[in-house]
Amino acid sequence: MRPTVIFDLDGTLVDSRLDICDALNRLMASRLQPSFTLAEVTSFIGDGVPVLLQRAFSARQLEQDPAALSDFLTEYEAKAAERTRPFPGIIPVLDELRARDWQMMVCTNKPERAARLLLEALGLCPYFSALGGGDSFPIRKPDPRHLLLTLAKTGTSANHAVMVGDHHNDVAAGLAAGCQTIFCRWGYGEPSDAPGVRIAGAPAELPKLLEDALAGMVPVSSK
Ligand SMILES: O=C(O)COP(=O)(O)O
Ligand SMILES: [Mg+2]
Repeated sequence: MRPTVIFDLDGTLVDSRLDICDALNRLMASRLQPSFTLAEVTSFIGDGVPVLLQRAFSARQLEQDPAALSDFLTEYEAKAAERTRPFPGIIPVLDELRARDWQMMVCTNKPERAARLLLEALGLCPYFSALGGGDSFPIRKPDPRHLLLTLAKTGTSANHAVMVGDHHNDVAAGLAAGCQTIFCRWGYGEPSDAPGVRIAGAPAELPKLLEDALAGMVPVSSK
């Protein structure tokens, strides 16, 4: 079985903060509410759009109206790749992993349609053999089944997979799923000190860390 890496999307592969911030502020403006700063919006990201909106509305001491989720997604999907770009150094890493025959997947708490639109707009789709979005299944990260169900799309088992993400939800899901797990320091999350987690300071460190993680797995031939 090919070694597999499951990437988180926001804060790991792409810096998406500006477009999320802009979409949220357009939604807030439509509700006659003042804008949030980029730092505030960044602190709302990580648990999917429904939770982002809960955090935003409760920060304004407002009840969330029933149209908020679909209005946000309309705003976001229209301009998801306006200012969002892969983090510097990510594309060379994806090219190197592809050349080394790693299978690559994305497991994100961003809703699947928005994630797919973004990956398409940035030309990233061809790298990935599966995508599990925040609304693809009844559960999402930190629930490990989000990773397991994404892996299952290609019949891959967790003991051939490494989870790479920037948020404690990624680390929790990776460890609970039985995957080798790498935390990325360039993203939006708080640093992880969970035992057994490898830490990447920059994308260029990923190929070596992934090879180390692979060496830490039970040999593929004996599984
Ligand atoms: O949509 C979010 O809140 C976070 O998305 P991510 O899982 O790709 O980081
Ligand atoms: Mg993330």
